[in-house]
Amino acid sequence: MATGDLAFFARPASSAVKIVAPSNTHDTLTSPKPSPKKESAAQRPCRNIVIYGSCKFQDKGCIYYHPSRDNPSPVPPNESPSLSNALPAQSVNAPVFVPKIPSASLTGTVSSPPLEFQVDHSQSSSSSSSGPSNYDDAESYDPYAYDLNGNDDANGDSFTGGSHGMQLNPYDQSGHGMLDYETQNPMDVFYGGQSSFVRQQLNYHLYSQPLPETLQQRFFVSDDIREELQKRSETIYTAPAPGLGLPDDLQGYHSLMPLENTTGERRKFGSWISTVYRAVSSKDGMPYVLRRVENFRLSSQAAFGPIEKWSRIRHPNIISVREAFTTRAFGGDSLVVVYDYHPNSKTLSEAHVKPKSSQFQNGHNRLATQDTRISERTLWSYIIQIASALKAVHDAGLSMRVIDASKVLITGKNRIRISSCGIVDVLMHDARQDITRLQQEDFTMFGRLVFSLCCTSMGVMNDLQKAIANLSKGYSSDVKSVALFLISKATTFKTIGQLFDLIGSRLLTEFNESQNATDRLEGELMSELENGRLVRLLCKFGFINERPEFARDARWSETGDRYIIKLFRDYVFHQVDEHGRPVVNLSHVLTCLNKLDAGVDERIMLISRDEQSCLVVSYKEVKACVSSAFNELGMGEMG
Ligand SMILES: Nc1ncnc2c1ncn2[C@@H]1O[C@H](COP(=O)(O)OP(=O)(O)OP(=O)(O)O)[C@@H](O)[C@H]1O
Repeated sequence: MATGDLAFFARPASSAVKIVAPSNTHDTLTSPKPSPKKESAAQRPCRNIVIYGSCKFQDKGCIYYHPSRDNPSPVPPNESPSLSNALPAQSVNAPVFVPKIPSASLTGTVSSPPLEFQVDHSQSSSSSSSGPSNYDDAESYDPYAYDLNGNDDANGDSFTGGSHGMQLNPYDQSGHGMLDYETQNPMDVFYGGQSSFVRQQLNYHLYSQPLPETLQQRFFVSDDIREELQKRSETIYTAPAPGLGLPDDLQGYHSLMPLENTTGERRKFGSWISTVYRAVSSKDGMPYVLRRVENFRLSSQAAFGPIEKWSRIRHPNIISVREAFTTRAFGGDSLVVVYDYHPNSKTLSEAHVKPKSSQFQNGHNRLATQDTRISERTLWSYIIQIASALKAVHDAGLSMRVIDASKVLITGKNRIRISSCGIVDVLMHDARQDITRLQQEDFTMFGRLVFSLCCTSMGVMNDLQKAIANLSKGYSSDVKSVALFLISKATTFKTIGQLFDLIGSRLLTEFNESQNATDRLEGELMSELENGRLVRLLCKFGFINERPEFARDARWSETGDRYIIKLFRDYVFHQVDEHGRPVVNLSHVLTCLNKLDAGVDERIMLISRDEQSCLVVSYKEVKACVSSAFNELGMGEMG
């Protein structure tokens, strides 16, 4: 055993264990009392306690280790080190358990808590997040209580690293207290390429306090958002049904799947028959929407001119146009225009205008019709979004040409996008119409759409007086003014600016709502950010734990630093309660992993599987063990 390397001392199995704080006068650690009954796992006391890492206190009755570079021999007087009771057999001989703790943490002062505790399995095996409760009392970690001047803080947080006023990084594995990007480990991809950047101590890495269980869902994105995103992802990867007879490859797009019914009555796009497919691009692997117009023969290549203009428009309320081509892959001549794909979107017509399917209510055979009426707030949001899209298009010298409930898609919560842009420009290229007149028609189509949405009927414009009466019943006079402005046959040309004058203060409400939505989403994103870190930690555990062999050593994963990792894994995942039932407590797992990731000084007691040995170890030390073992694997891979 190399002197100075070893961090463990254990009393012989028979000796009573006592751990006392220096200033404390009463011994509180009980010797294991002979019990006539067979003790349960949770009651049986450990025979050996090994303190791993640094402690300031010294007492004859203690088993301790005080690593110091000045005094490399950790052997206390009259104490014979023995690992045999604490560690697996192989580790006795091997120079193992070398704590690869950053030198900063070795030399920095650690204010140890009064080490006064009873070896009490019922406490350590409870679902409490941080080992023996006495520790909790004495050393409750306060992430905000650190000293910016680098002095030792009240919590004994050695991150501040002594008196240099230099902030140490909890992620530092290099020993000099700063992030060492040269020796970064291969999982820490986020730290790459910033070698000149010195990060200050990041106490906010300790984002997880021991939380009440009710808060545990804050670690995850909220249920409704997760459900929606998962559904979208599932939709993207649904495979097309076999036997549709669609082309295998269509000018670099494959896996075609129709997004609408292709049998029975064919859907029309104006006077053309069109079908919408989802397909995957061979270039970037992303899904796109292909709108195919059947029996269309291109008269001249110039008809694709507008498509180029459309493909330059990027607007949050317009479905982006990517490209257009003609093909004979479906049999006859077809025009195909490619758009961005927004999974699980619905047309306004599907969401608000078409009659909803009737439902049975409360198990009775009573039919109930769903109320499809749009709230005024939602209606204003739709009006503003369409107006905004219209402005971008008119400003680009184009006209929308189709503003219809069946061509405006709801792609997210209250979020609409206009689809099928540019296609009419290609289809009607030969007609050569005046753009100003076409832009005026956009206003009229927009007005009709507002009436259809207010009255939840497509044919509402057949009787304008009735439509106006219906609209007035359900909506404010401001909505009526906007709708009438849009459909009016003005003697002078209408402009999009006039429309925005009418919309006025509603814009501010929409703007505020949109910022609130961004804030909410950022909040959700924050919780996932934490999970990413935990996944990286779990991956490291996966690489290390139970590895059958490494460097021709079949016991690699069970010995040395890895033994601590194994016991830590047991501490996190395999605890049982006083009745021997598994503790399945996500809060405990998340808290432990977050503390490990932050590398806090808080100590926990790890108990060997035979329950004969305890190891007192800090999260910081476990973190060093994980990094060292993982780096070893990384080196092995390179070698
Ligand atoms: N860019 C897109 N991303 C995702 N889905 C889309 C996209 N464009 C269209 N869809 C979906 O394809 C389906 C068919 O679209 P289409 O525009 O033909 O609507 P429709 O209701 O069938 O209209 P029509 O009555 O004019 O045929 C709709 O359910 C629509 O949600």
